[in-house]
Amino acid sequence: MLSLEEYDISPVTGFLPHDPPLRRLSDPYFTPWEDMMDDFNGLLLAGKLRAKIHKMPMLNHKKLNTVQEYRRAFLILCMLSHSYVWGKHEEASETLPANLAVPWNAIAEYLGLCPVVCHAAVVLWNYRLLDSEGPIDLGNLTTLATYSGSLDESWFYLVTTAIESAGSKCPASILSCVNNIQDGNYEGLQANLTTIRDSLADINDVLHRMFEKCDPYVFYWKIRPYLAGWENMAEAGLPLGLIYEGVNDSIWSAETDEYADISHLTEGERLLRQYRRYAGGSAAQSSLIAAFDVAFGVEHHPVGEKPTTSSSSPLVIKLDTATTTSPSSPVDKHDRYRHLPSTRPADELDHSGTSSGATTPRPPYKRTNRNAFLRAMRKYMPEKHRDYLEDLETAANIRPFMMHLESLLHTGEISDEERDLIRLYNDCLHQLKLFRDKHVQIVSLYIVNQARKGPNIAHGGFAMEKKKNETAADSSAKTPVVSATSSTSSTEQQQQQQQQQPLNKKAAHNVLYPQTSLETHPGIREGSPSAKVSSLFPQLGLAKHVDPKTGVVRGTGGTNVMPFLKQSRDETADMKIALDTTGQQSSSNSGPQASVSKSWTDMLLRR
Ligand code: HEM
Repeated sequence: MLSLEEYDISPVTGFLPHDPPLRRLSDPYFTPWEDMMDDFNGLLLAGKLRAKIHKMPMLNHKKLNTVQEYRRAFLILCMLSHSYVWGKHEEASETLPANLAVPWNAIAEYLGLCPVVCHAAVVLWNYRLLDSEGPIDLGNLTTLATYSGSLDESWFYLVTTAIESAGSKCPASILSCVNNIQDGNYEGLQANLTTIRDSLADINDVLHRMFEKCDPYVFYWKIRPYLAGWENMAEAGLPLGLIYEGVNDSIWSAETDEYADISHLTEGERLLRQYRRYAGGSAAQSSLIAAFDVAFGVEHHPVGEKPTTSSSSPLVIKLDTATTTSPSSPVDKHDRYRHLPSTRPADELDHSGTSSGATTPRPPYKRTNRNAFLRAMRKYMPEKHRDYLEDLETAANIRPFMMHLESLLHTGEISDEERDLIRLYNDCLHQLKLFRDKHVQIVSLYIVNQARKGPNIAHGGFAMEKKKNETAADSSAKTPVVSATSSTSSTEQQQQQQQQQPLNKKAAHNVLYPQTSLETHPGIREGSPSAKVSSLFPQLGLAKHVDPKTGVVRGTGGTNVMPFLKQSRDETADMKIALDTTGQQSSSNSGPQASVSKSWTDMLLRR
């Protein structure tokens, strides 16, 4: 592997930048952006943000000089662009104007990111130290920017920043582990694993503090909506993603590395080529947590699958994910944890709609991470951090080494020191599993419960103003949409709603933020660019899928996320190595019989 610095990782601050992020772009050329940031929350609240953005000049990103400036500019454009798209009490915009889209796209390219908000922008590059000499911890941190202007949002980011700080020694310790295993340096390895285990314990302490100052209601209804991207967002009126005006107006060929003439393309084809679909910001894009998985060889599989090596031919066991739909169900297409649409909808014309969102060249080694969603998250990590993970995949030797020690354990040739190393490895996995336990609890409280309960006020802060010509019948049809979302989603209530509200274009537009609703609308607004594109290219298959049983297009709000997160947690625990050798195998990868293993130690380890 390269040195830490070459991966843009600091031995002191880890994936956080070595020096705190810039608070402003000092070059007066960028004053229009910084001025927008000064008034950002106020403009959004006053409903003036979009108009003001339309008046902003197109700035040239090449005037940015340092990587720190690029990062600051990226954060500004994440703030402005997501607020522009989602608005406040406004209909989502399907188009991002060129004065945001063009520089954002170029700056993202420079940083090796996608032009969409990501963990790096709001967590790694969005903090300030209150006491510049003090530590990067929750007692000394504040944010540079938030969408909602709330302390809850600051806390949400800062807890995650503090987690990155608590784990800051780990990227270096992981590299040392690899080297110490190569050199047979047990003492060094023991020290590294101890550092990682203790850091993980600190990380868990910080994660637990999320509850202190981030209210789940505020998170779900006021913060999360702005972090959404434009993948699987048909209900928000973005079935094809977002139009990045002025971006990639030409066709680039990988073979010739040249831009081809596009004058032969029709207007519709050119429009289609400007759409991009990107996932939104999520701590699933944290390179730190991903690094633990890679280092310890945690195997992540497609949701609902658990391979076994117990038979001569590899088998895949379907896990009992009671709340998930069967893979053949049309609803499954909207499950972002299983199905990844292509980033460029235009590609679907050539690939007959096959998923290319997570496609990366086949690596020369066996990936431990076969979960498409988790892998796709890597393209939202800064390029050099992604490189660290990719290189670590080839270099990681901790798990193979532990498997070797396990075989010594079985033959009785293991030394006490080696036994301690297995114990430490298990302790690290245990802490990572505890992290995922706590995280599952958080998601259940901050997302699933909130979606079930519904907003305190009917629109949850994301209603669109009632249209003047709306009839009383229309508005009464709206209310059940809200209550069906917010209640315990009783099928009876939904059916009633379906009777009251026939599935026609007169049905109320989605008045809630899309990730919170059970939707009955195809999500293509009359007269919108996507309506035009979908009529020109019916092969894109934008027709809605209605579940014949419930009559709704899909239920989000947590139904898909929990099986994914619980599986990820269980996969972590599955990697522990059973130290009791009385007829035991490794708890890892040993097929179904391992899961019915009955020893007390094994039971403890599994917990
Ligand atoms: C209010 C707090 C949080 C909520 C509501 C939340 C929610 C979620 C959700 C919904 C996912 C599924 C992926 C997605 O749809 O984006 C996810 C995944 C993930 N989150 Fe969080 N998250 C929270 C805090 C954190 C923090 C502080 C971290 C620390 C870095 C974190 C790390 C992860 C990771 C690593 C994943 C990928 C799944 C895995 O590795 O098991 N999350 N989170």
